[in-house]
Amino acid sequence: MIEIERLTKRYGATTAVDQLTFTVRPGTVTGFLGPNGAGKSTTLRMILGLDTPTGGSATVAGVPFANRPRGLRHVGALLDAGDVHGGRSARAHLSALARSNRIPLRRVDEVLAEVGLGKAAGRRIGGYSLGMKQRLGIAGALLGDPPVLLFDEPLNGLDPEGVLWVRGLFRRLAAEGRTVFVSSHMMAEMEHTADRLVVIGRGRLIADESLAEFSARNAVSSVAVRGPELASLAGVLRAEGAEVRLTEPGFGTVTGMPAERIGELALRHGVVLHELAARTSSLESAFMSLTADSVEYLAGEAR
Ligand SMILES: Nc1ncnc2c1ncn2[C@@H]1O[C@H](COP(=O)(O)OP(=O)(O)OP(=O)(O)O)[C@@H](O)[C@H]1O
Repeated sequence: MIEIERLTKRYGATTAVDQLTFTVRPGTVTGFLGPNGAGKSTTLRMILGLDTPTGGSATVAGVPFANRPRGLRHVGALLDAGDVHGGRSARAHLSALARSNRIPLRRVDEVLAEVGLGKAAGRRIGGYSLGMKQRLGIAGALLGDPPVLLFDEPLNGLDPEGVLWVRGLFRRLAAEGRTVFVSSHMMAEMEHTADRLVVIGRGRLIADESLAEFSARNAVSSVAVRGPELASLAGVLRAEGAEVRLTEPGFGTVTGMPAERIGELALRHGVVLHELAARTSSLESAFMSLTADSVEYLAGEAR
């Protein structure tokens, strides 16, 4: 279990992480979401003892991670897949990690096979694609068979097959009772990867709940209607409590009433409809509007 308690990190005038409090539990995949610059990497670095908090605490199984000798047996992490010695082979890289953490060397070939790098194990990492480097980073995280795993943007650079593989791997690790904490700046990635979400913006907590709770609270349902007589239909629907927006001639959006009811009312009042389509806003757009205030750089806008 990872416990974050009023965790704060300031760099000069910038508050990268601001009084964050949340818990990451075992047995689930927890997504750590926020726009660029929200403070995700800084939080992960503090969990790993690579950055010192300005205030508050981050503990793993009740202990600050920095106090643990042979850390890879307790927490496995992929922070920056590019941060490896390009001149070494994957096998040499993992063997060095295994030796310094007193992990049996047979684990090296086990994890290389597990991430699909068995055949490339002897090649220089410098010649690896970004996706292969991600796989190697994941192998490093798995090396010590740890109960807690942290991944910073692990889906970057992976092809669709790689993304599916990572999702399956995370599910399996969680099903084995491990704590799996995965950062991303894209809801679309986490929607199919995580069971729970911790959402932050400008270093502050915005949401901490299951994916189902997040979508129930944030996904807005509406019905698109198209037809030549929408103005008269709008009056009928509004009288029944719906909200209607006529966006352009012949097009409208209705909220607060299901498509079935709209169809029935249109029939009863003899209104011709050319289209009636239920729509659920994507979780991505819910995430974007939730974090809009905390986006550091908005294209085309001076802030
Ligand atoms: N070493 C540092 N010195 C100064 N400012 C820093 C440092 N590290 C991070 N920051 C600032 O802290 C804030 C949070 O950065 P962080 O990298 O943790 O965000 P992030 O959510 O991981 O973003 P991204 O998705 O872009 O990696 C940003 O404003 C960043 O510029």
